Amino acid sequence: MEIHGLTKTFPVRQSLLSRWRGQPARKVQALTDVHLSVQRGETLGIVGESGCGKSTLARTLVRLYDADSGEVRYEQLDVLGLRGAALRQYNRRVQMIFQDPYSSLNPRMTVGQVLREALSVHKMRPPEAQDARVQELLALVGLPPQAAGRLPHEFSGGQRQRIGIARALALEPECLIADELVSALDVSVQAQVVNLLLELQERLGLTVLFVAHDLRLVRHLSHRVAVMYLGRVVEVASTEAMFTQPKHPYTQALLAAAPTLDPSRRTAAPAITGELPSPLNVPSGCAFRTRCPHAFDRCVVERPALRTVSQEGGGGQEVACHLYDRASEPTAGLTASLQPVQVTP
Ligand SMILES: Nc1ncnc2c1ncn2[C@@H]1O[C@H](COP(=O)(O)OP(=O)(O)OP(=O)(O)O)[C@@H](O)[C@H]1O
Repeated sequence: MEIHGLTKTFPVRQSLLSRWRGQPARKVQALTDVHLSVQRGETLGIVGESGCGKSTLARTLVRLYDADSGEVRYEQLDVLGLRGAALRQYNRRVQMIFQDPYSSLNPRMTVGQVLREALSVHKMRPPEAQDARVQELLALVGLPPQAAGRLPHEFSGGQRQRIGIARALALEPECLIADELVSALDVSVQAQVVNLLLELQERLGLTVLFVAHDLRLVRHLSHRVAVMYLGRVVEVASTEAMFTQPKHPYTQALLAAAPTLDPSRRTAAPAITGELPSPLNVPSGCAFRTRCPHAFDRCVVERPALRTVSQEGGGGQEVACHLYDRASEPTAGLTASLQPVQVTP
């Protein structure tokens, strides 16, 4: 999947007074000029603080939201232009799994009925072959055969998440987009569901976009990681590079803020300070400049583009930061603070 210049805004409801005053409608800038590529069979983790646009990106990729502009290519398909049967076919190939599958499971349908319905609607199996496929799917996600006859409320959170995964797999997708898949579960159950996803990804050759704010899970599961800040991708790298040699000051701060019990793994980078700016009022230039310990004058006026700064690991390491642009000429007095901070994983 190739994503180019993806931008998405949400209109903010105006008060009667501001409409009467003729004030222009305001917009939440949820995604700004996002560039990203996902290779077939890889797991790409997407991380960032709450409100940075991770869910909006996931939902826009499966066309739950319409993008304002940009391009998404999946194989040969122009995803944003798909309509009707072509869109339904794409949604079968690229499936989203949500944090709370319970809300999307009909409480009066047994798990077997839920899975058979998925198989029927998309004509994945003839009726006589559906029971066998239901059993295959249950086995695939580690649920017992008897689960087919039970109702969703009879299962724990982790088991429901397995049902949600089974329902997605019923349609034989090529790509799964998992939005905060396990954040509502207990830590011990989180590990089980994440390990299941890892196993399925390897066994079925799935491409996975794993949206999460838990860096440990992302590190465990992903081949590459994209870091988002206020609707922009600020760094993309192999998991190894991201966690051992993070380049963007925001990534460094994000990793520094992640809790660790091991003193040898604590980082030298300053933890992130200050409030996340409102997406209604994104800072000019680099969106991170208001919290960045290295910001200089160019950061105020020019939005840094994502560029490759190192070829190591998979698709190389890309960073959107003027510190890594040779053409930048930072103010002399600040030069001393421009050495990227080394972070010990
Ligand atoms: N349907 C919507 N209508 C209006 N604004 C929205 C809508 N969905 C998201 N937003 C806004 O877009 C921005 C990005 O939100 P999004 O949910 O994508 O972030 P996120 O990184 O997934 O956050 P979280 O981890 O809390 O889910 C936020 O400012 C949010 O308030």
